[in-house]
Amino acid sequence: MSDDLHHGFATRAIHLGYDPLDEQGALSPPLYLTSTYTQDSIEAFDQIRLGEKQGYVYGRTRNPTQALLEERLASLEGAEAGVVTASGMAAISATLFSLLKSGDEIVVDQIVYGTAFTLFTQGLTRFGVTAVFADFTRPETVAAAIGPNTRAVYFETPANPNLRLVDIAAVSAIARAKGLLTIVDNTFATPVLQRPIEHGADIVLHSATKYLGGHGDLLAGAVLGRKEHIDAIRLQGLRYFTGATLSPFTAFLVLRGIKTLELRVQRHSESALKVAKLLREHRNVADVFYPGLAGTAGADIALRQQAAGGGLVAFELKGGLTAGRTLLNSLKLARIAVSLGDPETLIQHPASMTHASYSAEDREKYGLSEGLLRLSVGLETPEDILADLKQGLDRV
Ligand SMILES: C/C=C(/N=C/c1c(COP(=O)(O)O)cnc(C)c1O)C(=O)O
Repeated sequence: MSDDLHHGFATRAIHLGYDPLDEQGALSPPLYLTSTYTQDSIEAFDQIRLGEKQGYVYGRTRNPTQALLEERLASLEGAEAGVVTASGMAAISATLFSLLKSGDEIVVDQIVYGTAFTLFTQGLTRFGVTAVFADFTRPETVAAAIGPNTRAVYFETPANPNLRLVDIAAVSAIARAKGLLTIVDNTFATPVLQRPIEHGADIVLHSATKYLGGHGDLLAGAVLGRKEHIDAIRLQGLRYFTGATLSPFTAFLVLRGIKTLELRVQRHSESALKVAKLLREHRNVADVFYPGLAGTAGADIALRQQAAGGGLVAFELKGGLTAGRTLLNSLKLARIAVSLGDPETLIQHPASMTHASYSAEDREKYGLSEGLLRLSVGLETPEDILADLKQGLDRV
């Protein structure tokens, strides 16, 4: 098949960049389990080192199985290039270590994944990089937070864990006007629903652990963007800052995962919308957060930049955390666990689990409610998911 970029999303996710006839007709791409590569002469190594010819030297920075995944993910996100990493946090840290230096500042949305928050508040600070937090749902506060040493802006949309939405076009326009990079973590929406580069972002990050792998059986990350940035992240962030290389076998599993990404995200979204509507109608539910749900904050942004709401739903009960703990312990199908994007429905309490690294003061300051619950709606029969949730809600 010609690598025709005009093919649809699913066709590119399944076929792009690989012709079975180049590999004895093997329909599934080969898995290159090798740590090093040889060439037929020392001059060939010189040519690779000098960039005069493409080639492989050592597995920490490049591998053919990873390369196919990088090409496909770049295409799905509409990016020029990509690099895969051992985890989502590896993608984030390799990116930030490659693009920032001591004395730089980065403006960060106040609601991000808890461990990313820790990297900004406790990790990068050791190396002289300062994170300035702002409320990205109000782009004017982003502009106000930008100073002479700011190099980039960073956010997730929908954000982990309360699914608040950021207007990518508005924020990236502010950043671009000041010569700054816009870095967007697209883990929750996936490129099926939203491609941040189309709205002005420069760099897109993923925890491929989640929807891209899609089966709760691996850890992986990815960075997509312009070749100049991806090369820097590969040859600095991966090669000597973190060494956080994705195993070829895991790259093979993510290649398999993305073949059904479009189908899975559509089903996750359909079921999550049904869950959001059930929650909104239930007498014991105080608030529901779901991108695009009529009447919820940011619904206009969701309609502008997302094709559907995605598989995550966040909500609060009228009985607060006490009721939340009762609910968590009463569900029979949904499992209490961190992570998301699995076939299994997962539920968790951010304040004591994924966002425990936010202090109580920070949670208060940044609007992360103590009673918030986050549900990753799985691929089970929707009626079973709804029945399980209802029996639990009726008890709280
Ligand atoms: C337990 C993990 C959760 N999240 C992770 C995560 C990462 C980090 O991704 P690795 O876990 O390093 O692959 C990056 N970016 C986003 C928006 C994330 O949600 C969780 O929330 O449940």
